[in-house]
Amino acid sequence: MEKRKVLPLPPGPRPMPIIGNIRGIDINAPWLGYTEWGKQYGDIVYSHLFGQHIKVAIELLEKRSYNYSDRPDLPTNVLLGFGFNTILMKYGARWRYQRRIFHQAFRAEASLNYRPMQQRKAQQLIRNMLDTPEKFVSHVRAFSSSVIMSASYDYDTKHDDPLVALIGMSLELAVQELKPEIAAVFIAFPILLRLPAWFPGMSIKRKAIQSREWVREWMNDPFQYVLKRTAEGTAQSCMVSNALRRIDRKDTYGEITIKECAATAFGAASETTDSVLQVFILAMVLFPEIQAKAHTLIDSVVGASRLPTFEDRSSLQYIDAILRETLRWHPILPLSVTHASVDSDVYEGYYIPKGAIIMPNVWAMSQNEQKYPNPSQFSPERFLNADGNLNDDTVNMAFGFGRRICVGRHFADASVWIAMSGLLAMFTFSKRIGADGEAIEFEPQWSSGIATHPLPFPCSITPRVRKADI
Ligand code: HEM
Repeated sequence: MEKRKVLPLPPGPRPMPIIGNIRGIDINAPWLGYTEWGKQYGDIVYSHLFGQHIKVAIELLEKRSYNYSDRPDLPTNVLLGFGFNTILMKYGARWRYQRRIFHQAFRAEASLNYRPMQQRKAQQLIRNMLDTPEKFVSHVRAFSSSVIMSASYDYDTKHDDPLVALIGMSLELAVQELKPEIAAVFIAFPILLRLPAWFPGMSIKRKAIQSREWVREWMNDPFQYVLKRTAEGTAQSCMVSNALRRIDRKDTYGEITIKECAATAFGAASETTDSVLQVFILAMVLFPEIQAKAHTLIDSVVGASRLPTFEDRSSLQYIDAILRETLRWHPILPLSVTHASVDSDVYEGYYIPKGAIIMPNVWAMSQNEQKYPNPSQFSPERFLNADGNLNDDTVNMAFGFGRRICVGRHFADASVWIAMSGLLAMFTFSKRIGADGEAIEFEPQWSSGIATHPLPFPCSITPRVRKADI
């Protein structure tokens, strides 16, 4: 409080009574409004939202990570049954334990073990695309789910897997309801949490009953599958079986924590991987000249008789540049995941209150014209040096910051790369031709929520003349 007496809060828009700055913000794409504030007030913008402090800054998240690795209170999180989730968990011992289990399974070195599986799943994706290209959205989704189900539980998902469908429904609901703006209403007016589910305007409570039921099911069923296989002696290496092997058999807290991590992993991995690949396909349709370059490169390095493998990666740097540009061009988590300050702090002469919510505006960072000229253009060349090798910009911001940085990023990077390179080797993605013989023009539309992906768009996927053995 003493610091607060002499130091100003960072600059920002003037709040209205009670509702704060919510009026300036489009709830479906809040990052756009925050980006405008950034242009007006500078790199750090302080705003008020229903009594919640929102700050925009990344330096704090990286350099003072010890103080900025908490998460905001999200009463809607527990309400919807997601209190177990590593991503939204408050900084502390429970989070640290979960993070360690994740780290053991998905650190850079451990992630190499999943490569044969990722390669197999990418081949399956390509076979599915060859059979029914018009169902490309569901094939990409199936790929993204199946890699993480294998890595977490050694569970081979089936076509239209009911478990995956259940998790998908549950996460879709959560993504819609876990917006910080909705949570802010409940924080400002906690009395709302006590209203019954039938009360007008309390649809979130009705959805929460369903959500908790779904979460219980998808948390337990695949975990029981691993326990059963362990008892039978048929369990293969995966995050759950390996972690179970490391704990005492009577350690029920350890067992619950492993279960929570595996359940988190699906939610964290499937939607993100899927969305990145959807953005990639959209970009290939809209920027055919980039795709043509990738085709030429793959043909010259890999030839037409096989698919790219991880061993080819260093010779296919342009594909990596496409991957980075996909993460930059349209970040799937435009406001990343919010952090919170553990304690009050002073930054560049500004006072930052304890518990301030830090919302890193990844959208603004990725569309920064100084760093990325003509940002709406999809240009992988931004990530290449004059000699054609990759530069140092790894677009790390897409995976978050400091101690909360995405713990699955090495695994994610490999899943996305092997899928992208295989799809480019085998297919041409283009605008669909209409009845008049002309390409159907369209303006990309995006889903709203904390994570965003392209809404369905007309697309034609044609196999290239290749004899790859898949
Ligand atoms: C392209 C795909 C992915 C993207 C873009 C992505 C992005 C992110 C971002 C932005 C965060 C928040 C970081 C922060 O708070 O600063 C995060 C957290 C997390 N991600 Fe990912 N992620 C991806 C894939 C994965 C995968 C495959 C896994 C699991 C294998 C995973 C597991 C996690 C977990 C557990 C957290 C929470 C970390 C914590 O709060 O300590 N993610 N991810």
